[in-house]
Amino acid sequence: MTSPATNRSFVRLSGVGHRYDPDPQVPPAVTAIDLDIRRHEFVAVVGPSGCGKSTLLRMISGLLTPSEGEVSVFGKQVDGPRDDIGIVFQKPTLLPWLTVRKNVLFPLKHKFGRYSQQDEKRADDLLAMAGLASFAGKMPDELSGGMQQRVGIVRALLLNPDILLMDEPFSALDAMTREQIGFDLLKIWEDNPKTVLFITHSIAEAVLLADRVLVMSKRPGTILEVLDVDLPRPRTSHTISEPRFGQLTERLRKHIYEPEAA
Ligand SMILES: Nc1ncnc2c1ncn2[C@@H]1O[C@H](COP(=O)(O)OP(=O)(O)OP(=O)(O)O)[C@@H](O)[C@H]1O
Repeated sequence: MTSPATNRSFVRLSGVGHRYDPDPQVPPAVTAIDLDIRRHEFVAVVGPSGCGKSTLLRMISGLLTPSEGEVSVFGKQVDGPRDDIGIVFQKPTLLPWLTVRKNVLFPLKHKFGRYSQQDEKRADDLLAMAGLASFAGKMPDELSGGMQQRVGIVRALLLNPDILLMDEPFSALDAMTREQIGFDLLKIWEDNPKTVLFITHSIAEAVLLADRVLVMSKRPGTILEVLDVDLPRPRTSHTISEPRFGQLTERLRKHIYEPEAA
């Protein structure tokens, strides 16, 4: 039975776990995850490689069925891929033979076989919001890596999903582009509120972007710590030089590298 959703629990995970290998000698990838995510909350997930971050994201997306527990979105159990969830991966995988605008519209074309003038306008509005207005008619290989990733984010937003799941979306980018695109994402999120789950290997990125940061343990992955990020918004490049930013990243570092001492 799924408990009723409140504003505090837009996405709810109750006792969620997954094992890829049915052999009971092999530990599950993820186990005993209890989590409530509020509507329009920005939650980041950090943890060692292989701790099950992507597995967690795939269970929320409905692409993977948990082998224990239950995931629900707004009080309804997730039992398959949902239309109200947008996903952004590490690489945007744009179709090289389509313009930027057509790439953004591609999910609609794929799903319904067509799109309307209104959809084209929405694509152009979102591209403008992402600073890509003059690139709508260009081909993907005319764009930098950071621009291509922004196109991937715009494409995920086109169907106006309630939830945006992001799996290490900026890890292929250089440090400067990565910081800038983080601020671009925050601007898009502030103008267009979504519930965001954002996986990253960067502690600083997690603190800079999120309302809360989940720290996962090594396999079997479970939640070790939930850190509230009490930094004011809007976050800017000045946020990084605030003492509180340093305290929070330090605390997360301790949890990840010396979990016993934290
Ligand atoms: N399809 C699969 N079949 C079998 N095992 C898998 C499968 N996908 C992931 N695993 C295993 O489950 C564990 C968790 O993987 P997952 O990709 O979720 O971790 P992650 O924290 O996202 O890793 P990384 O930070 O390296 O991307 C790992 O031990 C991985 O080898």
